[in-house]
Order: sequence, then C-alpha cells, then structure tokens
Amino acid sequence: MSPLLEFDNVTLSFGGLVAVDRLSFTVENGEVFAIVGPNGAGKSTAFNLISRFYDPVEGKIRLAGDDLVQHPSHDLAGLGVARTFQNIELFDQATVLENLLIGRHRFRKSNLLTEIAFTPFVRDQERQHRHAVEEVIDFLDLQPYREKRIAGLPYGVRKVVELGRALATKPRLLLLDEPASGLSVEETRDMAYWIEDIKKQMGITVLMVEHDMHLVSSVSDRVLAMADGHKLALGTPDEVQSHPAVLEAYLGAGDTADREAAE
Ligand SMILES: Nc1ncnc2c1ncn2[C@@H]1O[C@H](COP(=O)(O)OP(=O)(O)OP(=O)(O)O)[C@@H](O)[C@H]1O
Repeated sequence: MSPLLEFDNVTLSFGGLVAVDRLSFTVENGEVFAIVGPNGAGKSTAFNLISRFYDPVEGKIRLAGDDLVQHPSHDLAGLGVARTFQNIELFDQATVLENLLIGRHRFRKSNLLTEIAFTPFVRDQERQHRHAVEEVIDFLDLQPYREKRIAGLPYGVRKVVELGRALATKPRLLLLDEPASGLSVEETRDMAYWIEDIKKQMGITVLMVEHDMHLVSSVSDRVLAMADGHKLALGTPDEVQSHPAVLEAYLGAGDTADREAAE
C-alpha cells in the first residue's frame, strides 16, 4: 500500500537560497508525524509545498500515490487534506459555529438556484453539515463557545476552533502548523490530548511542524529533523532527540528549555 504522503527528492529554491534540498520522507496512514528543526530549516516551506503554495523545482510529492503537483491548492480539501495556520486564520466577526460550517463548504453540492428554492435536498444537506459540525463541537468541548464571535475569544480557544474548522472537513491528512505556538503549558497539554484523540478516535493522519519538543515527543510516532533544507535525522522521538547531528543543530537553543527556565 502507498504511504499517505510521500516526498521524493523534493527541492525548492528562492532565488539562490535552497529552502528544501532533495528532501525525501513518507508519512504513513494513521501516524502522527512531526517536522522539527531550528529557524530557517525549511519546515514551513515543506508544509507550504504540500499546501500547493509552491511548486517544487525538482522531485515528486504524492498523496496516496497521486501526484499532488497536478492539483491546485483549492483541490486539497476535496482530496482530504486540511490545515491550520501558524497565525490563526478564522473569520473574526463570525461565530464559532459559522466558522466551522465554512469548513464544511467543500461538501456543498447545491447550486444557487436550489439554495434559493431551499429544496428538500438543500435542507437535508444543511442538516448533514450541522450534524458534522456539532460532532466536532462536542469532540473539542467547544459547546460553551458555539454562538460566540471569534474576535472576543481567548487565543487558546481560537486555536482549538481553527483545529475544529479543519476537522469539520473530515480530512484524511491533517496539517498542523505549530499547534502549540502561543499556548500556555496547560493549553499545550490539552492540545496533545486532542492530537492523540484525533489519531486514535478519528483515525486521521497528522503531520505537524512544531518547536515544542515536549509536545512532539508526547504525541509523535515519528519525527523528521531538518536543518538548512535537508534531513538531519528521521525516527522515533527518542532516536531523533539523541541523534548527534540533531544535538549539534540544537546546541544552546530550544523553546522547551526556555519555557522550563521561565517556570
Ligand atoms: N517566500 C520566501 N521567499 C524567500 N525566501 C524564503 C521564503 N520562504 C522562506 N524563505 C527562506 O527559506 C528558508 C527556509 O524557511 P522556512 O520558513 O521554511 O523555515 P522554517 O524551518 O519554517 O523556520 P521557522 O521555524 O522560523 O518558521 C529560510 O532561509 C527563509 O528565509
């Protein structure tokens, strides 16, 4: 069986700078896979290549064996890929419920005329969207916030809503861009529980870019460490954290150490 996602010798340059350098790795169905590395390592660029913001100059990216580069980025939801963003991207003036319903947009099969007529088909479709969204609201304990506007919500809650919006599309591959950034230690622990449940209860494959090594080692099956666009190490969290090349790249750095020192 093909891996869910495959990077095969992928290169991307910005002018003279090689941001991703002949990078190969696979993400298997059902795993939580993390990409780590110091600033500028190429993690976001790898992520943005999957999101189809860029075309690789060399190499192949495949989703379940299908050449992803043949698809524009607006096809991704239909292919079962959803993502969150480092800087949360929600509609601030809309409620939590409305934001999650927007996440269901790809399932709309009606056209404007049938919607105006509000046919039984449209009504039934609307019911299904609501049902899927209510499931996500229950799953992420967002019940107290469902009618609240995003603008008034604390950062940590908005981060969970964004996760919910991605989940509402029922993806098979969920891309999380720094899910712990800006979260407190307690909120990060909650995020780790969500990620584990997303994998175990929903069976969704998770690929994340993350700096917080506590989160990475508590939830990831495998970790890819990058530096200067290329692979430093790939393996279990323990294998990667004790790899000499990784220790060297991280020497004297680390958000986790900073956070622990601050506590
Ligand atoms: N759009 C762009 N144009 C030019 N250079 C870019 C662009 N995006 C990224 N780069 C450069 O490519 C390299 C890799 O950047 P990237 O953002 O992928 O790193 P990263 O590992 O995600 O870093 P961080 O942890 O700081 O987010 C960096 O040198 C960066 O300056």
